[in-house]
Amino acid sequence: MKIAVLGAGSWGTTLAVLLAEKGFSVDLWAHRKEFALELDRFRKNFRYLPGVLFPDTLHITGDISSAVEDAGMIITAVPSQALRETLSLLRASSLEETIIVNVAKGIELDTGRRLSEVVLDVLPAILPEKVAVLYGPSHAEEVSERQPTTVVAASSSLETAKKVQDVFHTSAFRVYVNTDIVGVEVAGSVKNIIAIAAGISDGLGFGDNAKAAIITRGLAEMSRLVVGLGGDPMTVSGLSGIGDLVVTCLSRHSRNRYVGEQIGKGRSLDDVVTHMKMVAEGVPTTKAVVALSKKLGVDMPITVAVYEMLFEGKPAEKAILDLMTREPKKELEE
Ligand SMILES: NC(=O)C1=CN([C@@H]2O[C@H](COP(=O)(O)OP(=O)(O)OC[C@H]3O[C@@H](n4cnc5c(N)ncnc54)[C@H](O)[C@@H]3O)[C@@H](O)[C@H]2O)C=CC1
Ligand SMILES: O=C(CO)COP(=O)(O)O
Repeated sequence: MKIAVLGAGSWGTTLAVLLAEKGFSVDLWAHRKEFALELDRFRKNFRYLPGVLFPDTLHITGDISSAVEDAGMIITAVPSQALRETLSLLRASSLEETIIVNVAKGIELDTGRRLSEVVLDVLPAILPEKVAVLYGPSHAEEVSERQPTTVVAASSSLETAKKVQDVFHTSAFRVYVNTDIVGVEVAGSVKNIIAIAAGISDGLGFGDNAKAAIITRGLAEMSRLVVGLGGDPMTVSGLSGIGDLVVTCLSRHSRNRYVGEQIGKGRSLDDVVTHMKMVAEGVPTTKAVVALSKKLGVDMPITVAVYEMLFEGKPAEKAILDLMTREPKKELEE
């Protein structure tokens, strides 16, 4: 089977190499033509994944139509806010039999939609059962070194989720399946916001107690949003929930934790983001989730605090004090 990977950042490149090394014929599409030429010339992604050589079965292209032509599976690995624009370059009618697997994490800012909903919006000829996501604790830097990693393939169709599992599974990249695509997507998106909060705590010089509090109470607000959007609360105890939350809040590789750390040290969001070459999805997702939670009446105090620090200039010390001095609560909700 031919597979198209759309997006040649660190994650798209890592997955394209993994699949090509498994023997699939893979087309990796980069949205800038000059970048596609550079990748093909050096057979390496110097910008996003310098240590990894491309196998011969990996083809690089700057032409999205040729990338998806005859592909049995399309992996979308562009930043969440560029997904709609990227998919709109495709002709929906030729993709009815294709499985689309989104690996970007986030919620669309303008619509509040999950990314699998964006896929169905832009490509109405595709059935919901043909859409999947692949989420979980998986930093590209470690996956590309074949370090043990576990992820979850989620689709409303178990058959589709199992196909994605078959395609990606290796002895170092273990793929589980889940049919709760709502829960997996919401959990995998909210974890980036909580990771910014964890980074802020690091930047302020707080220790392990504060980090554990952010992870645990972050999980509580993640669960409330999952339930509010119709997902299964059990999903948050899985790889896309607690799994990805732990890795992103603790990892030195995490871009979201890094953004938070810099904010905690007193830098402005603009300054941090303009000096980063990689995407931090928690930033737009914070805006999208605050709007969603207000609409649904879901209480998400850490997320709101991150919003106030990122977009309203609230000093981090004041935000933490406000969180700590909220009215006392029961730990578990009815
Ligand atoms: N890097 C990682 O370890 C992981 C990343 N992800 C997710 O994968 C998605 C992609 O992330 P990375 O590969 O890390 O990004 P990256 O920051 O390494 O690279 C971003 C890529 O998106 C491209 N891009 C930027 N604007 C674009 C546009 N308007 N249209 C098309 N492409 C555009 C850039 O050229 C670049 O190739 C994100 O949603 C991220 O959360 C998920 C799991 C692991
Ligand atoms: O989703 C990820 C790991 O599972 C990547 O997280 P960062 O974008 O914060 O690096």
